Amino acid sequence: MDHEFYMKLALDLAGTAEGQTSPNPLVGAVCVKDGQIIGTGAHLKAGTPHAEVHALTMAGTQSVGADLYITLEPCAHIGKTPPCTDLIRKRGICRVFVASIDPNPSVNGKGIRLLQDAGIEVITGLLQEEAEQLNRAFFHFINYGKPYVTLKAATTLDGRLSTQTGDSKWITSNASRNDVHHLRHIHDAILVGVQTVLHDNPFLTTRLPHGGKNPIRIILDRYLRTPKTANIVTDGAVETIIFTLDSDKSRTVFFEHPFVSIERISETAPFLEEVLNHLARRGIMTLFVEGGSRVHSSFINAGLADELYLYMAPKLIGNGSSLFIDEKRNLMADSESLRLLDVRQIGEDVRLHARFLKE
Ligand SMILES: Nc1c(/N=C/[C@H](O)[C@H](O)[C@H](O)COP(=O)(O)O)[nH]c(=O)[nH]c1=O
Repeated sequence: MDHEFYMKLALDLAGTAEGQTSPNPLVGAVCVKDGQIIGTGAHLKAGTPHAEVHALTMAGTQSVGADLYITLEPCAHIGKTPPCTDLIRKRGICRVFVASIDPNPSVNGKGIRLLQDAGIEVITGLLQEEAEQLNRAFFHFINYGKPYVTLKAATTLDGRLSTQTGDSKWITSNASRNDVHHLRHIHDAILVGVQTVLHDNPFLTTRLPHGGKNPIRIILDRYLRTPKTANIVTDGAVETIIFTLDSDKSRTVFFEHPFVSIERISETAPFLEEVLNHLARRGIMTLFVEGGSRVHSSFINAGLADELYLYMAPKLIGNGSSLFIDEKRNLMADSESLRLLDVRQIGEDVRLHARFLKE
């Protein structure tokens, strides 16, 4: 098999842990000797062994003189686990293929240099684009200090999130709504505006046939209107953080449940930026924004939206709330541009996955 085959396998292994490794990246490793795969591994959860450790443990003493394919540059610093560069050297690996360089300042090429200083041949850039796409959220988090933001909207063909009376049950099919729960499962946090809480009284939990991880719930609620009886307050399913302005100190609603906290943000600060900075400090690397339209519009207009999943049902409703609102854009040249990553039919609906193009 050729080198790309083994790196592709390492990338597929890395991807199996999607949503589990925050705030660490997704990493896969494959150890090969004389054309035989003698060890494989993926990093499964922060604080647990790295992919290289799994692969080299499986390889045992056969690792002497073998090749190692890793989707991300091996760590050189002592984090929660010992540096992988030491282990690779000790286990007698003679050649390492690295798909992407780690942007983490404490690594960033250092791991490669340590391997080369130990006389190990290092080939970089094999399937680099695929590896960087796989870890786009991690790279964004390290480079910008903010969670990677993915918007999700369910609309009719004419782009409506609800009818003019606010009805939205249901626009898309069960199959689409189930697909959304997979996206919830792989995200660290989920965010809606208080209007969605008031109107839909959502749970925002992950309800897949096999269960799934509940993302931390984030509510944007400038004037603290979240009812004490709301599902996201009373169900105790997962931690819920309500972001509000610090101006209205008179409104000190106390939510009995220990899982519910209120974070107050200065009225003079850019609200969304402050929310994202707070989440980043919590190690939240991926944020799933489920609307409504004002929330989507504020993320888009602030240049803080990175991707979009749009589920379009084959329905037309005429008037209703639009996915995106902005009175300032008068020309097509003013439009927000995206690049399509994937389009597929799910049940009766179409799901578009796109990335925002930022200048
Ligand atoms: N109205 C529709 C949606 N509506 C989504 C709502 O904004 C809100 O996120 C849900 O009501 C959350 O519900 P839960 O209690 O967590 O299940 N989302 C969809 O994918 N399709 C639709 O038709």
